[in-house]
Amino acid sequence: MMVKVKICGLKRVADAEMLNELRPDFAGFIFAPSKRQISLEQALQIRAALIDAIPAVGVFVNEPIENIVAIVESRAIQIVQLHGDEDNTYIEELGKRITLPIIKAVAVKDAADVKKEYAADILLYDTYQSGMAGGTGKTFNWDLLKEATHPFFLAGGLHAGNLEAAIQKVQPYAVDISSGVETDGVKDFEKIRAVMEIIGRSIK
Ligand SMILES: O=C(O)c1ccccc1N[C@@H]1O[C@H](COP(=O)(O)O)[C@@H](O)[C@H]1O
Repeated sequence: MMVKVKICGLKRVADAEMLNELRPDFAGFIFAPSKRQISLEQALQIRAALIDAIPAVGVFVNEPIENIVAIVESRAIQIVQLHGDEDNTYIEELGKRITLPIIKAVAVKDAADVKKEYAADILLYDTYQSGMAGGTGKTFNWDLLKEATHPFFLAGGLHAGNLEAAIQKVQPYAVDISSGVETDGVKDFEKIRAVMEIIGRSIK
C-alpha cells in the first residue's frame, strides 16, 4: 500500500490549485498561532477551491472545544488534528461534540511519548521543540518509533531529501509535511511534486 501524504499549512487559493493537480491525500489548515495561521473565512475559500477528493484537516493547539465545533459546523474541514497538550478528557469531550475523525499529534522527546495511549482515531508523531507546537522543520530520533503499536502519521522536518529514508525506516501510515515543501514561506509546486514522486514509489 502506498504511504499517504498530507501537505499542511495551505494559506492561499493557489495552494489548493497546486494540490488539485498533485493529489496528496490530505490538505492541512492551521488555526493555531503560527506564520501559517489562517482565518475561518480564508479556510472556507481554500476549501471551496480544493477538490472534494482531498479532505481538509484543521490543525488546532489547545483550542476551546466550542471554537472547533463552530469550524466543523462551517464545513471548512473534514478531519480534526489536535497539536497541543490535549489530554484524553479533552479528546473524549470533543468526540462527543463532533463526528469527524480526530488525529492527536504527540511531540516526541523519548520512548514514553510513543507508548502513551490516546482516545483519538490515529496518532501523529512530530518533533518536540520547546516553545513551538509544530511546524518546526526539524526531524527527531525516528528510532523511538520502534515502540509504536498502531499505524501513525510521521511529521517533523520531512522533505524530498529525507522522505524515502524516513518511510523505509519507520513505515508510517502517512507523512505530514509543511516547512519542507515551502520556499520563502510559500508552498512550492516543484517541492510538492518531488514529494509526490517519492510517495508514488513507496510501497509498504
Ligand atoms: O505548521 C505550523 O505552522 C504548525 C503550527 C502549530 C501546530 C502545528 C503546525 N504544523 C504541523 O507541524 C508538523 C510538522 O511540520 P514541519 O513539516 O516540520 O514544518 C505537521 O504535523 C503540521 O501539521
